[in-house]
Amino acid sequence: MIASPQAFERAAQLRRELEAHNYTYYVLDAPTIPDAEYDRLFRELEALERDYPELAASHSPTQRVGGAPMPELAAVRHAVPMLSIRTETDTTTGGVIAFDTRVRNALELGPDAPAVEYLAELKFDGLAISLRYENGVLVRAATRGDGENGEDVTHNVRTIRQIPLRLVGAVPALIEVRGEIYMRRDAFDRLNVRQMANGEKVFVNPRNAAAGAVRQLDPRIAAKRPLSFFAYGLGETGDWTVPATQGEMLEALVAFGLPVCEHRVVAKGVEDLIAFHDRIAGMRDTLPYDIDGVVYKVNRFDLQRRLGFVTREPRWAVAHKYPAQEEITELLDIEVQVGRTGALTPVARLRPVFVGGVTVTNATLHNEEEIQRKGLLIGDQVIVRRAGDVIPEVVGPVVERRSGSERPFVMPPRCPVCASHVEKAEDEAIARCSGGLFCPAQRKQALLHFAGRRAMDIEGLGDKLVEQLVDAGIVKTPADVYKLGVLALANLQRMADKSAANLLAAIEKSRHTTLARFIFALGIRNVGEATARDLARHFGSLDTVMEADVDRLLHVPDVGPVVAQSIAGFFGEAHNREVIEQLRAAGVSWEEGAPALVPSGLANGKTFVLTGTLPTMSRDEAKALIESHGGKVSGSVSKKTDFVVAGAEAGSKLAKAEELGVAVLDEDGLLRLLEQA
Ligand SMILES: NC(=O)c1ccc[n+]([C@@H]2O[C@H](COP(=O)([O-])OP(=O)(O)OC[C@H]3O[C@@H](n4cnc5c(N)ncnc54)[C@H](O)[C@@H]3O)[C@@H](O)[C@H]2O)c1
Ligand SMILES: [Zn+2]
Repeated sequence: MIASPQAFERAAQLRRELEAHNYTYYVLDAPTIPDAEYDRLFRELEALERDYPELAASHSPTQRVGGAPMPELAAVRHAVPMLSIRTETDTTTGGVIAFDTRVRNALELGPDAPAVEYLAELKFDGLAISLRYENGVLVRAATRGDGENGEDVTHNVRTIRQIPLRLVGAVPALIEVRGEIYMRRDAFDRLNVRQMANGEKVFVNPRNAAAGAVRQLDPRIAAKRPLSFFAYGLGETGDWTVPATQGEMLEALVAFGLPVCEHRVVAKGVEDLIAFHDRIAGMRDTLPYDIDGVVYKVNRFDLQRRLGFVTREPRWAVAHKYPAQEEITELLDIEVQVGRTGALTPVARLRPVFVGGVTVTNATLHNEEEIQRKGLLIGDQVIVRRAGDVIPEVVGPVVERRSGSERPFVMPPRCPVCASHVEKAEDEAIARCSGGLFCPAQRKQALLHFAGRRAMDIEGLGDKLVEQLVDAGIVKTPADVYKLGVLALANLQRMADKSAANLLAAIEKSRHTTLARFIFALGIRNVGEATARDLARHFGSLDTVMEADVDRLLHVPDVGPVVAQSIAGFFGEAHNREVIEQLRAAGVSWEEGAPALVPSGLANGKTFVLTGTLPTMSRDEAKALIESHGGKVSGSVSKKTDFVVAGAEAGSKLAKAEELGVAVLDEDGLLRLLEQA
């Protein structure tokens, strides 16, 4: 076939693109597209070059391994080149059969010849390294580079604890051990958390984090990135008598004190290989590190030598890959979900994509900052990663693929479920719906809280029942609880007559409560039992609490600006007031009192003198308490003293106070003044 101008054009374009990706991947350790996408482009170019041999070029990325070495690192020439491994594009059993057939044909084995023996290993997703040991001592570590010329990274590799600086046992005079440096997933997660906290670059995946660490110029930085290592091959071996097979060679490396992965088997023929592939597929998610497939190698070295190499790959090995753990797809939209506790979580809606063995259609984005940090826009092409058992993650956008029609995400000012105001504390990443009890998304959680022992104390209104009542649409607001009748309960499953009667009695009993319990039951954010009690005591009646603005709320002991804002915000919502009215109309009642006798702030600016021993508080505690209410504590009584607080064995100060007519309080009086009693 004669190549058309279009085929020439396409091949040239693919080469340009692949070169650019090789650079970001191999040199910068910061790829902008997932491997699966790169592999598709690579295969497209391979197919073009196969169909039109006149398109093939020795400078094509299909003919070479890896990328150019970094000029900042010293170059190392590999006497035995470091190659790639052919990936079977047919990832089903067909690929394995094709490989075995190629091997048998090349070795001229007839149909009756016994099965070829292979060593099946894992294909670790890290970066290849060559470790040179002279007389058992590590003298040099080099990256693969372009296969012929690597980079000297000895300074960094020495910081990897798993790599022995000295081999043990009957060590050869010279041996180059080849293997993979990788980063465990847990180490990767910890590293990214740290990077984020320090405002530094977050890594796309463990492979790039590992490659970046190994190719650092500064070994102190490399040392902070926890790396691991598995040996799987050999380079130069000098006069060492190399064992006869890959399997025995790995045993020898183990004896030298090198880490070799335990998941490896001798496999006889296709069936054994497939069994290995399937078994590893089943445990891939639970491995502590990423693998992108398994590797099959002809076990006998003499047969390997007979099979030899093609340009960039040995003929005696093949990689059988698993579904990619990173894929590219479109970020269709970012929606906001409201959780049971009111937390608003942005969720990525994705064009369905098969990644890590499952189809992913959405992924949590956690919070607004996370979206900004990743630089995501709605409409972006994004990289989605799902590795191990973990939930899928949107890693980041493919910026080069933007069309200009992408738009930023904005957190809605109102809850998408109930339209209440959205609140976000300054030091918190999470935005929340302020609707509490009245937000349908929070209904179940809120009802459970409402019925809780320390709130309205409705015995029997537990988890399962709330679930059923809300799901059946019988209870929407807490006021509906008071409309429940035998009939509605009888319709629910698993509700015996007796327990229905008990529940109704408990509901009836809860109608009479206290103001503090009622306020607590409302589930106002930041208002716990103690604050509810303070509010009840301070204001005396619900209406006064509801009318209080932030300034007045700040007068309540222990109520700070955040809490005051929550309370005012809550009662500011019309629907909240409405349900409170419904509850009152349903007969929920409590005794109301006048506001606390001594208005808050009475201690403010006043001068106190402490004398004698107080029954429960130490001097320091009393002082701190007074000061926290704006009062001053002075050492001696004068005309300027407002209060003397006297305990047991008070002496001259008490006498002086009486003489000057200064008010004298005991501990109880002080607490009442400060509204702590
Ligand atoms: N995303 C991008 O922009 C981009 C760019 C370039 C390359 N890539 C990716 O890089 C890969 C191509 O690189 P490659 O040519 O090195 O091929 P490869 O990484 O797929 O396979 C060869 C490598 O496998 C490793 N390996 C792991 N376990 C092994 C074992 N048990 N025995 C022997 N080797 C083992 C070795 O390091 C070896 O160098 C592809 O996955 C490609 O998608 C991605
Ligand atoms: Zn809401």
